Amino acid sequence: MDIDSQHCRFAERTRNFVGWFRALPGATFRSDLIAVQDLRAQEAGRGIVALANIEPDTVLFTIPRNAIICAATSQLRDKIPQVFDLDHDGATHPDHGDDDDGGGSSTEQSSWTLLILVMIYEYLQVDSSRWRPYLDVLPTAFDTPMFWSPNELAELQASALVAKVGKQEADRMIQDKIIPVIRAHEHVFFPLGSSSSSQILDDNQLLSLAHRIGSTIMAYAFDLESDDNGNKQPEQDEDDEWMEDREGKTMLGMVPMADILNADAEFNAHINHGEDALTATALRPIRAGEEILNYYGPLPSGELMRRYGYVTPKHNRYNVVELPWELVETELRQRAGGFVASADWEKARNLTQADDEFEESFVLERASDDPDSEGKLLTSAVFTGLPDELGEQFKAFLKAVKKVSNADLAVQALSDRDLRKGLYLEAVLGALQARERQYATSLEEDEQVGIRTGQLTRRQEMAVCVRRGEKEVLREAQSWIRRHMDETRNDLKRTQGNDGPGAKRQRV
Ligand SMILES: C[S@@+](CC[C@H](N)C(=O)[O-])C[C@H]1O[C@@H](n2cnc3c(N)ncnc32)[C@H](O)[C@@H]1O
Repeated sequence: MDIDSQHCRFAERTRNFVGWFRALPGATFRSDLIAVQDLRAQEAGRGIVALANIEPDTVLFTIPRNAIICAATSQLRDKIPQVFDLDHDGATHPDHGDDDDGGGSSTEQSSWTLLILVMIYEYLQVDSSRWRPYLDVLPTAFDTPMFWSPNELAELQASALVAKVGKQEADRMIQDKIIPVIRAHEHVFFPLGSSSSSQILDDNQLLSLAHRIGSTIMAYAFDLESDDNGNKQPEQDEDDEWMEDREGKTMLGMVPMADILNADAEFNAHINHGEDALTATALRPIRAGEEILNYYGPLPSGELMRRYGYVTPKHNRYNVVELPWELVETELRQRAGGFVASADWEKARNLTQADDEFEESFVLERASDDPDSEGKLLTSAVFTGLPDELGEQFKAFLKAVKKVSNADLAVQALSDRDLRKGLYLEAVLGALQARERQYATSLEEDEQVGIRTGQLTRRQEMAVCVRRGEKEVLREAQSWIRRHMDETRNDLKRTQGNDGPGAKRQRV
Protein backbone atom coordinates (compact mmCIF):
# COMPACT_ATOMS: atom_id res chain seq x y z
CA MET A 1 0.00 0.00 0.00
CA ASP A 2 1.42 3.43 -0.90
CA ILE A 3 1.82 6.21 1.65
CA ASP A 4 -1.28 8.10 0.51
CA SER A 5 -3.58 5.11 0.80
CA GLN A 6 -2.05 4.22 4.17
CA HIS A 7 -2.76 7.75 5.29
CA CYS A 8 -6.36 7.55 4.05
CA ARG A 9 -6.89 4.24 5.76
CA PHE A 10 -5.52 5.59 9.03
CA ALA A 11 -7.80 8.63 8.80
CA GLU A 12 -10.79 6.49 7.85
CA ARG A 13 -10.25 4.20 10.84
CA THR A 14 -10.01 7.24 13.11
CA ARG A 15 -13.27 8.64 11.69
CA ASN A 16 -15.06 5.30 12.05
CA PHE A 17 -13.84 4.93 15.60
CA VAL A 18 -14.87 8.44 16.67
CA GLY A 19 -18.27 8.04 14.97
CA TRP A 20 -18.80 4.66 16.63
CA PHE A 21 -17.75 6.05 20.02
CA ARG A 22 -20.04 9.07 19.84
CA ALA A 23 -23.00 6.84 18.96
CA LEU A 24 -22.55 4.66 22.06
CA PRO A 25 -25.49 5.13 24.46
CA GLY A 26 -24.24 7.24 27.37
CA ALA A 27 -21.02 8.36 25.66
CA THR A 28 -20.13 12.04 25.30
CA PHE A 29 -17.35 13.65 23.27
CA ARG A 30 -16.76 17.40 23.14
CA SER A 31 -16.02 17.63 19.42
CA ASP A 32 -16.24 21.42 19.74
CA LEU A 33 -13.18 21.28 22.03
CA ILE A 34 -11.16 18.20 21.09
CA ALA A 35 -10.34 15.93 18.16
CA VAL A 36 -8.50 12.66 17.67
CA GLN A 37 -5.51 13.52 15.49
CA ASP A 38 -2.79 11.77 13.57
CA LEU A 39 0.43 12.36 15.55
CA ARG A 40 2.56 9.85 13.67
CA ALA A 41 4.88 12.63 12.53
CA GLN A 42 5.84 12.93 16.22
CA GLU A 43 5.95 9.13 16.52
CA ALA A 44 3.01 9.26 18.89
CA GLY A 45 0.35 7.41 16.89
CA ARG A 46 -3.07 8.89 17.48
CA GLY A 47 -3.65 11.39 20.23
CA ILE A 48 -6.29 13.89 21.32
CA VAL A 49 -5.65 17.58 20.71
CA ALA A 50 -7.50 20.68 21.92
CA LEU A 51 -9.31 22.56 19.13
CA ALA A 52 -10.18 25.52 21.37
CA ASN A 53 -9.12 26.87 24.76
CA ILE A 54 -10.44 24.59 27.48
CA GLU A 55 -11.37 25.61 31.03
CA PRO A 56 -10.17 23.55 34.00
CA ASP A 57 -12.57 20.79 35.14
CA THR A 58 -14.24 20.60 31.72
CA VAL A 59 -15.48 17.09 30.97
CA LEU A 60 -13.87 16.22 27.65
CA PHE A 61 -15.50 12.85 27.07
CA THR A 62 -17.44 10.16 28.92
CA ILE A 63 -17.14 6.40 28.47
CA PRO A 64 -20.08 4.33 29.70
CA ARG A 65 -18.81 1.32 31.61
CA ASN A 66 -20.59 -1.14 29.31
CA ALA A 67 -18.44 0.13 26.42
CA ILE A 68 -15.31 -1.16 28.16
CA ILE A 69 -13.93 -4.48 26.91
CA CYS A 70 -13.44 -6.75 29.88
CA ALA A 71 -14.44 -10.14 31.19
CA ALA A 72 -17.79 -8.74 32.35
CA THR A 73 -18.85 -7.24 29.02
CA SER A 74 -17.61 -9.73 26.41
CA GLN A 75 -19.87 -12.59 25.32
CA LEU A 76 -16.93 -14.91 25.76
CA ARG A 77 -17.79 -15.19 29.42
CA ASP A 78 -21.25 -16.62 28.65
CA LYS A 79 -19.78 -19.03 26.13
CA ILE A 80 -17.07 -20.53 28.36
CA PRO A 81 -18.20 -19.61 31.91
CA GLN A 82 -16.10 -22.34 33.52
CA VAL A 83 -12.89 -20.58 32.37
CA PHE A 84 -14.07 -17.36 34.00
CA ASP A 85 -14.99 -18.97 37.30
CA LEU A 86 -12.15 -17.73 39.46
CA ASP A 87 -13.58 -18.86 42.78
CA HIS A 88 -13.71 -15.32 44.09
CA ASP A 89 -16.89 -13.30 44.50
CA GLY A 90 -17.16 -10.76 41.72
CA ALA A 91 -13.60 -11.46 40.71
CA THR A 92 -14.28 -10.92 37.05
CA HIS A 93 -16.32 -7.79 37.31
CA PRO A 94 -14.39 -4.58 36.99
CA ASP A 95 -16.46 -2.89 39.65
CA HIS A 96 -15.65 -5.42 42.34
CA GLY A 97 -12.35 -6.68 41.08
CA ASP A 98 -10.29 -8.62 43.56
CA ASP A 99 -8.54 -10.99 41.32
CA ASP A 100 -5.62 -12.31 43.25
CA ASP A 101 -4.49 -15.65 41.96
CA GLY A 102 -0.91 -14.88 42.91
CA GLY A 103 0.30 -16.59 39.77
CA GLY A 104 -1.64 -19.73 40.73
CA SER A 105 -1.32 -23.05 38.98
CA SER A 106 -0.07 -23.21 35.43
CA THR A 107 -3.59 -23.21 33.97
CA GLU A 108 -5.37 -20.95 36.45
CA GLN A 109 -6.57 -17.71 34.89
CA SER A 110 -6.10 -14.18 36.20
CA SER A 111 -7.68 -10.89 35.15
CA TRP A 112 -4.66 -10.37 32.91
CA THR A 113 -4.93 -13.70 31.06
CA LEU A 114 -8.73 -13.45 30.89
CA LEU A 115 -8.47 -10.06 29.21
CA ILE A 116 -6.02 -11.54 26.71
CA LEU A 117 -8.55 -14.32 25.98
CA VAL A 118 -11.39 -11.81 25.70
CA MET A 119 -9.41 -9.58 23.33
CA ILE A 120 -8.36 -12.54 21.17
CA TYR A 121 -11.97 -13.67 21.05
CA GLU A 122 -13.23 -10.23 20.05
CA TYR A 123 -10.47 -9.87 17.48
CA LEU A 124 -11.34 -13.24 15.89
CA GLN A 125 -15.05 -12.36 15.67
CA VAL A 126 -14.07 -9.73 13.11
CA ASP A 127 -17.28 -7.91 12.03
CA SER A 128 -19.45 -9.57 14.66
CA SER A 129 -17.55 -7.94 17.50
CA ARG A 130 -19.38 -4.88 18.75
CA TRP A 131 -15.98 -3.27 19.32
CA ARG A 132 -14.76 -3.69 15.74
CA PRO A 133 -14.20 0.05 15.01
CA TYR A 134 -12.25 0.30 18.26
CA LEU A 135 -10.20 -2.85 17.60
CA ASP A 136 -9.32 -1.36 14.22
CA VAL A 137 -7.49 1.57 15.81
CA LEU A 138 -5.43 -0.57 18.20
CA PRO A 139 -1.79 -1.08 17.21
CA THR A 140 -0.44 -4.07 15.34
CA ALA A 141 3.26 -3.25 15.83
CA PHE A 142 5.14 -2.22 18.95
CA ASP A 143 8.40 -0.61 19.94
CA THR A 144 8.56 -2.27 23.36
CA PRO A 145 11.84 -4.23 23.86
CA MET A 146 9.84 -7.48 23.80
CA PHE A 147 9.88 -7.06 19.99
CA TRP A 148 13.50 -5.92 19.61
CA SER A 149 16.15 -7.95 17.81
CA PRO A 150 19.26 -9.09 19.74
CA ASN A 151 21.23 -6.27 18.07
CA GLU A 152 18.69 -3.71 19.17
CA LEU A 153 18.71 -5.07 22.71
CA ALA A 154 22.52 -4.89 22.70
CA GLU A 155 22.18 -1.09 22.42
CA LEU A 156 20.91 -1.10 25.99
CA GLN A 157 24.42 -2.25 26.98
CA ALA A 158 24.62 -2.94 30.74
CA SER A 159 21.14 -1.69 31.55
CA ALA A 160 19.26 -3.87 34.03
CA LEU A 161 16.32 -3.50 31.64
CA VAL A 162 17.74 -6.23 29.39
CA ALA A 163 16.94 -8.87 32.03
CA LYS A 164 13.40 -7.54 32.45
CA VAL A 165 12.12 -7.87 28.91
CA GLY A 166 10.38 -11.11 29.91
CA LYS A 167 9.87 -12.66 26.47
CA GLN A 168 10.29 -16.22 27.75
CA GLU A 169 7.91 -15.69 30.67
CA ALA A 170 5.34 -14.26 28.28
CA ASP A 171 5.79 -17.23 25.91
CA ARG A 172 5.28 -19.63 28.81
CA MET A 173 2.18 -17.81 30.04
CA ILE A 174 0.66 -17.90 26.54
CA GLN A 175 1.50 -21.57 26.10
CA ASP A 176 0.12 -22.52 29.54
CA LYS A 177 -2.92 -20.31 29.87
CA ILE A 178 -4.01 -18.98 26.50
CA ILE A 179 -3.46 -21.52 23.74
CA PRO A 180 -4.94 -24.50 25.66
CA VAL A 181 -8.18 -22.57 26.31
CA ILE A 182 -8.48 -21.58 22.66
CA ARG A 183 -7.74 -25.13 21.47
CA ALA A 184 -10.31 -26.58 23.86
CA HIS A 185 -12.96 -24.14 22.56
CA GLU A 186 -12.13 -23.72 18.90
CA HIS A 187 -15.82 -23.66 17.99
CA VAL A 188 -16.18 -20.55 20.18
CA PHE A 189 -13.06 -18.70 19.09
CA PHE A 190 -13.37 -19.62 15.40
CA PRO A 191 -17.16 -19.76 14.90
CA LEU A 192 -18.61 -21.21 11.70
CA GLY A 193 -19.75 -18.51 9.36
CA SER A 194 -17.29 -15.85 10.47
CA SER A 195 -14.41 -15.14 8.15
CA SER A 196 -11.94 -16.37 10.75
CA SER A 197 -13.44 -19.90 10.81
CA SER A 198 -11.93 -20.74 7.45
CA GLN A 199 -8.57 -20.10 8.95
CA ILE A 200 -8.06 -21.71 12.34
CA LEU A 201 -4.78 -20.26 13.52
CA ASP A 202 -1.94 -22.65 14.31
CA ASP A 203 -0.01 -22.42 17.60
CA ASN A 204 2.66 -20.12 16.19
CA GLN A 205 0.05 -17.74 14.82
CA LEU A 206 -1.77 -17.80 18.15
CA LEU A 207 1.49 -17.16 19.99
CA SER A 208 2.20 -14.06 17.95
CA LEU A 209 -1.42 -12.87 18.16
CA ALA A 210 -1.34 -13.33 21.96
CA HIS A 211 1.94 -11.39 22.15
CA ARG A 212 0.40 -8.58 20.18
CA ILE A 213 -2.74 -8.53 22.32
CA GLY A 214 -0.70 -8.86 25.53
CA SER A 215 1.45 -5.90 24.53
CA THR A 216 -1.64 -3.87 23.65
CA ILE A 217 -3.11 -4.59 27.07
CA MET A 218 0.20 -3.71 28.72
CA ALA A 219 0.21 -0.27 27.06
CA TYR A 220 -3.52 0.44 26.81
CA ALA A 221 -5.54 -1.33 29.51
CA PHE A 222 -6.87 0.44 32.56
CA ASP A 223 -7.12 -0.86 36.03
CA LEU A 224 -10.82 -0.65 36.71
CA GLU A 225 -11.00 -0.43 40.45
CA SER A 226 -13.92 1.85 41.17
CA ASP A 227 -12.10 4.03 43.71
CA ASP A 228 -11.73 6.96 41.35
CA ASN A 229 -8.04 6.36 41.19
CA GLY A 230 -8.04 3.35 39.00
CA ASN A 231 -6.29 4.86 36.02
CA LYS A 232 -3.70 2.31 35.05
CA GLN A 233 -0.82 3.01 37.36
CA PRO A 234 1.10 -0.22 37.81
CA GLU A 235 3.05 -0.39 41.05
CA GLN A 236 6.59 0.63 40.36
CA ASP A 237 8.32 -1.75 42.66
CA GLU A 238 6.38 -4.86 41.81
CA ASP A 239 8.18 -7.86 40.39
CA ASP A 240 9.82 -7.12 37.13
CA GLU A 241 8.19 -9.64 34.89
CA TRP A 242 6.01 -8.85 31.96
CA MET A 243 3.03 -10.03 33.94
CA GLU A 244 3.84 -8.18 37.17
CA ASP A 245 0.69 -6.41 38.41
CA ARG A 246 -1.44 -8.35 35.94
CA GLU A 247 -1.56 -11.10 38.53
CA GLY A 248 -2.60 -8.53 41.08
CA LYS A 249 -5.70 -7.40 42.79
CA THR A 250 -7.57 -5.30 40.29
CA MET A 251 -9.64 -5.86 37.17
CA LEU A 252 -8.33 -4.81 33.80
CA GLY A 253 -10.31 -3.50 30.90
CA MET A 254 -9.79 -1.79 27.57
CA VAL A 255 -11.39 1.64 27.70
CA PRO A 256 -12.14 3.07 24.24
CA MET A 257 -11.17 6.75 23.84
CA ALA A 258 -9.53 7.01 27.28
CA ASP A 259 -6.67 5.01 25.79
CA ILE A 260 -6.34 7.29 22.78
CA LEU A 261 -4.87 9.83 25.17
CA ASN A 262 -1.09 9.90 25.12
CA ALA A 263 0.74 10.58 28.37
CA ASP A 264 3.69 12.36 29.91
CA ALA A 265 5.24 13.08 33.31
CA GLU A 266 3.51 16.51 33.13
CA PHE A 267 -0.08 16.17 32.04
CA ASN A 268 -3.28 18.14 31.83
CA ALA A 269 -6.11 15.62 32.02
CA HIS A 270 -7.31 12.88 34.30
CA ILE A 271 -9.65 9.90 33.92
CA ASN A 272 -12.17 9.75 36.77
CA HIS A 273 -13.74 6.38 37.47
CA GLY A 274 -17.45 6.85 38.20
CA GLU A 275 -20.05 4.24 38.99
CA ASP A 276 -21.62 4.05 35.53
CA ALA A 277 -19.03 5.82 33.42
CA LEU A 278 -15.44 7.01 33.24
CA THR A 279 -14.88 10.68 32.43
CA ALA A 280 -11.86 12.55 31.09
CA THR A 281 -11.55 16.01 32.65
CA ALA A 282 -9.16 18.91 32.15
CA LEU A 283 -6.91 19.50 35.16
CA ARG A 284 -6.03 23.08 34.19
CA PRO A 285 -6.57 25.58 31.39
CA ILE A 286 -5.56 23.93 28.10
CA ARG A 287 -4.80 26.11 25.09
CA ALA A 288 -6.06 25.37 21.59
CA GLY A 289 -3.49 23.21 19.80
CA GLU A 290 -2.14 21.59 22.98
CA GLU A 291 -2.23 17.83 23.24
CA ILE A 292 -4.47 16.39 25.97
CA LEU A 293 -2.18 14.24 28.10
CA ASN A 294 -2.84 11.58 30.68
CA TYR A 295 -0.36 10.24 33.28
CA TYR A 296 1.13 6.75 33.55
CA GLY A 297 2.97 7.42 36.79
CA PRO A 298 6.49 8.42 37.86
CA LEU A 299 8.16 5.93 35.54
CA PRO A 300 11.88 5.93 34.68
CA SER A 301 12.64 5.98 30.95
CA GLY A 302 13.52 2.29 30.99
CA GLU A 303 10.18 1.28 32.49
CA LEU A 304 8.26 3.65 30.23
CA MET A 305 9.95 2.04 27.27
CA ARG A 306 9.46 -1.51 28.55
CA ARG A 307 5.74 -1.07 29.14
CA TYR A 308 4.74 1.54 26.58
CA GLY A 309 7.51 1.59 23.98
CA TYR A 310 8.40 5.28 24.15
CA VAL A 311 10.48 7.76 26.16
CA THR A 312 10.09 11.48 26.84
CA PRO A 313 12.51 14.08 28.25
CA LYS A 314 10.18 14.78 31.18
CA HIS A 315 10.40 11.21 32.43
CA ASN A 316 14.20 11.49 32.73
CA ARG A 317 13.82 12.91 36.23
CA TYR A 318 12.59 9.48 37.37
CA ASN A 319 15.53 7.59 35.88
CA VAL A 320 17.14 4.95 38.04
CA VAL A 321 20.17 2.71 37.86
CA GLU A 322 20.77 -0.62 39.55
CA LEU A 323 23.95 -1.10 41.55
CA PRO A 324 24.73 -4.79 42.10
CA TRP A 325 25.86 -5.54 45.67
CA GLU A 326 28.63 -7.70 44.24
CA LEU A 327 30.44 -4.57 43.01
CA VAL A 328 30.31 -2.96 46.45
CA GLU A 329 31.58 -6.14 48.03
CA THR A 330 34.44 -6.38 45.51
CA GLU A 331 35.49 -2.81 46.30
CA LEU A 332 35.37 -3.48 50.02
CA ARG A 333 37.46 -6.56 49.53
CA GLN A 334 40.11 -4.59 47.67
CA ARG A 335 40.37 -2.32 50.70
CA ALA A 336 40.17 -5.08 53.29
CA GLY A 337 41.79 -7.85 51.25
CA GLY A 338 44.99 -7.95 53.27
CA PHE A 339 43.06 -8.38 56.49
CA VAL A 340 40.70 -11.19 55.54
CA ALA A 341 41.48 -14.67 54.18
CA SER A 342 39.57 -15.78 51.08
CA ALA A 343 37.82 -18.60 52.90
CA ASP A 344 36.61 -16.21 55.59
CA TRP A 345 35.41 -13.79 52.95
CA GLU A 346 33.33 -16.57 51.39
CA LYS A 347 31.90 -17.46 54.78
CA ALA A 348 30.96 -13.83 55.43
CA ARG A 349 29.31 -13.66 52.03
CA ASN A 350 27.28 -16.82 52.65
CA LEU A 351 26.23 -15.52 56.05
CA THR A 352 25.06 -12.21 54.59
CA GLN A 353 23.26 -13.84 51.69
CA ALA A 354 21.43 -16.19 54.03
CA ASP A 355 19.71 -13.19 55.60
CA ASP A 356 16.11 -12.70 54.42
CA GLU A 357 16.81 -9.01 53.96
CA PHE A 358 19.75 -9.62 51.61
CA GLU A 359 19.49 -7.64 48.35
CA GLU A 360 21.31 -8.61 45.15
CA SER A 361 21.19 -5.05 43.88
CA PHE A 362 20.09 -1.58 44.91
CA VAL A 363 18.16 0.98 42.95
CA LEU A 364 19.69 4.47 42.90
CA GLU A 365 17.30 7.30 42.14
CA ARG A 366 16.80 11.02 42.60
CA ALA A 367 14.39 12.55 45.08
CA SER A 368 11.46 14.06 43.20
CA ASP A 369 8.22 15.71 44.26
CA ASP A 370 4.96 14.38 42.83
CA PRO A 371 3.19 16.39 40.12
CA ASP A 372 0.80 18.94 41.63
CA SER A 373 -3.00 18.84 41.34
CA GLU A 374 -2.76 20.43 37.87
CA GLY A 375 -0.34 17.78 36.64
CA LYS A 376 2.67 20.11 36.78
CA LEU A 377 6.14 19.43 38.15
CA LEU A 378 7.34 22.44 40.09
CA THR A 379 10.73 21.36 41.43
CA SER A 380 13.78 19.63 39.98
CA ALA A 381 14.67 16.08 40.86
CA VAL A 382 17.94 15.90 42.80
CA PHE A 383 20.16 13.03 43.89
CA THR A 384 20.10 13.28 47.66
CA GLY A 385 21.64 10.07 48.91
CA LEU A 386 22.27 6.37 48.69
CA PRO A 387 19.53 3.90 49.66
CA ASP A 388 19.44 3.26 53.42
CA GLU A 389 19.23 -0.48 52.76
CA LEU A 390 22.62 -0.38 51.02
CA GLY A 391 24.22 1.14 54.13
CA GLU A 392 22.50 -1.44 56.30
CA GLN A 393 23.70 -4.32 54.15
CA PHE A 394 27.24 -2.90 54.21
CA LYS A 395 27.17 -2.87 57.99
CA ALA A 396 25.68 -6.38 58.09
CA PHE A 397 28.48 -7.59 55.84
CA LEU A 398 31.14 -6.02 58.10
CA LYS A 399 29.50 -7.77 61.05
CA ALA A 400 29.66 -11.07 59.19
CA VAL A 401 33.37 -10.46 58.40
CA LYS A 402 34.01 -9.68 62.05
CA LYS A 403 32.15 -12.82 63.12
CA VAL A 404 34.04 -15.21 60.86
CA SER A 405 37.52 -13.68 60.97
CA ASN A 406 37.64 -10.97 63.62
CA ALA A 407 39.65 -9.01 61.02
CA ASP A 408 40.99 -5.70 62.33
CA LEU A 409 39.38 -3.61 59.65
CA ALA A 410 35.90 -4.97 60.35
CA VAL A 411 36.36 -4.71 64.12
CA GLN A 412 37.53 -1.09 63.89
CA ALA A 413 34.96 -0.07 61.29
CA LEU A 414 32.16 -1.46 63.41
CA SER A 415 33.26 0.45 66.48
CA ASP A 416 34.21 3.70 64.70
CA ARG A 417 31.34 5.34 62.84
CA ASP A 418 33.54 7.76 60.90
CA LEU A 419 35.85 5.01 59.75
CA ARG A 420 32.91 2.89 58.69
CA LYS A 421 31.31 5.76 56.81
CA GLY A 422 34.57 6.55 54.99
CA LEU A 423 35.03 2.91 54.04
CA TYR A 424 31.41 2.72 52.88
CA LEU A 425 31.60 5.82 50.71
CA GLU A 426 34.90 4.75 49.17
CA ALA A 427 33.59 1.27 48.40
CA VAL A 428 30.35 2.58 46.89
CA LEU A 429 32.24 5.20 44.88
CA GLY A 430 34.49 2.48 43.47
CA ALA A 431 31.45 0.31 42.76
CA LEU A 432 29.71 3.15 40.90
CA GLN A 433 32.80 3.64 38.74
CA ALA A 434 32.96 -0.10 38.08
CA ARG A 435 29.25 -0.07 37.20
CA GLU A 436 29.86 2.71 34.68
CA ARG A 437 32.62 0.65 33.09
CA GLN A 438 30.13 -2.18 32.47
CA TYR A 439 28.55 -0.08 29.70
CA ALA A 440 30.25 -0.30 26.31
CA THR A 441 30.25 3.48 25.84
CA SER A 442 30.83 6.39 28.22
CA LEU A 443 28.31 9.05 29.13
CA GLU A 444 30.31 11.53 27.03
CA GLU A 445 30.17 9.21 24.02
CA ASP A 446 26.42 8.82 24.44
CA GLU A 447 26.06 12.59 24.60
CA GLN A 448 27.91 12.81 21.29
CA VAL A 449 25.59 10.25 19.72
CA GLY A 450 22.87 12.83 20.25
CA ILE A 451 19.20 12.13 20.02
CA ARG A 452 17.26 12.73 16.81
CA THR A 453 20.32 13.12 14.62
CA GLY A 454 18.51 11.22 11.94
CA GLN A 455 21.18 8.53 11.94
CA LEU A 456 19.62 6.28 14.51
CA THR A 457 16.45 4.25 14.38
CA ARG A 458 13.78 5.12 16.91
CA ARG A 459 14.65 2.02 18.93
CA GLN A 460 18.34 2.94 18.94
CA GLU A 461 17.48 6.44 20.07
CA MET A 462 15.39 5.09 22.91
CA ALA A 463 18.13 2.65 23.93
CA VAL A 464 20.67 5.51 24.01
CA CYS A 465 18.24 7.59 26.07
CA VAL A 466 17.80 4.76 28.60
CA ARG A 467 21.49 3.87 29.00
CA ARG A 468 22.51 7.52 29.05
CA GLY A 469 19.90 8.23 31.73
CA GLU A 470 21.35 5.44 33.87
CA LYS A 471 24.89 6.79 33.46
CA GLU A 472 23.71 10.24 34.49
CA VAL A 473 22.34 8.85 37.73
CA LEU A 474 25.64 7.00 38.28
CA ARG A 475 27.55 10.28 37.81
CA GLU A 476 25.22 12.20 40.11
CA ALA A 477 25.65 9.54 42.77
CA GLN A 478 29.43 9.80 42.44
CA SER A 479 29.33 13.59 42.74
CA TRP A 480 27.10 13.26 45.79
CA ILE A 481 29.60 10.87 47.42
CA ARG A 482 32.55 13.15 46.65
CA ARG A 483 30.73 16.12 48.11
CA HIS A 484 29.83 14.06 51.13
CA MET A 485 33.45 12.92 51.55
CA ASP A 486 34.66 16.53 51.31
CA GLU A 487 32.16 17.63 53.89
CA THR A 488 33.21 14.80 56.20
CA ARG A 489 36.88 15.75 55.74
CA ASN A 490 36.13 19.41 56.46
CA ASP A 491 34.17 18.45 59.55
CA LEU A 492 37.13 16.37 60.69
CA LYS A 493 39.55 19.21 60.07
CA ARG A 494 37.36 21.51 62.11
CA THR A 495 37.16 18.95 64.91
CA GLN A 496 40.91 18.41 64.78
CA GLY A 497 41.45 22.19 64.89
CA ASN A 498 39.50 22.22 68.12
CA ASP A 499 40.64 18.98 69.72
CA GLY A 500 43.94 18.07 68.09
CA PRO A 501 44.37 15.17 65.68
CA GLY A 502 42.28 12.08 66.33
CA ALA A 503 44.28 8.96 65.49
CA LYS A 504 41.22 6.95 64.55
CA ARG A 505 39.85 9.57 62.19
CA GLN A 506 43.09 10.03 60.29
CA ARG A 507 42.65 6.55 58.93
CA VAL A 508 39.51 7.47 56.93
C1 LIG B 1 -2.78 4.31 25.58
S1 LIG B 1 -1.98 4.41 24.06
C2 LIG B 1 -2.20 6.07 23.55
C3 LIG B 1 -2.74 6.14 22.13
C4 LIG B 1 -1.79 5.78 21.06
N1 LIG B 1 -0.95 6.92 20.71
C5 LIG B 1 -2.48 5.26 19.81
O1 LIG B 1 -2.18 5.72 18.72
O2 LIG B 1 -3.29 4.35 19.91
C6 LIG B 1 -0.33 4.29 24.64
C7 LIG B 1 0.69 4.27 23.53
O3 LIG B 1 0.74 5.55 22.91
C8 LIG B 1 2.07 5.94 22.68
N2 LIG B 1 2.34 7.14 23.51
C9 LIG B 1 1.71 7.52 24.64
N3 LIG B 1 2.18 8.69 25.08
C10 LIG B 1 3.14 9.07 24.20
C11 LIG B 1 4.01 10.19 24.13
N4 LIG B 1 3.99 11.17 25.03
N5 LIG B 1 4.89 10.23 23.10
C12 LIG B 1 4.94 9.25 22.18
N6 LIG B 1 4.14 8.16 22.20
C13 LIG B 1 3.24 8.07 23.20
C14 LIG B 1 2.95 4.77 23.06
O4 LIG B 1 3.16 4.00 21.91
C15 LIG B 1 2.09 4.00 24.05
O5 LIG B 1 2.36 2.63 24.06
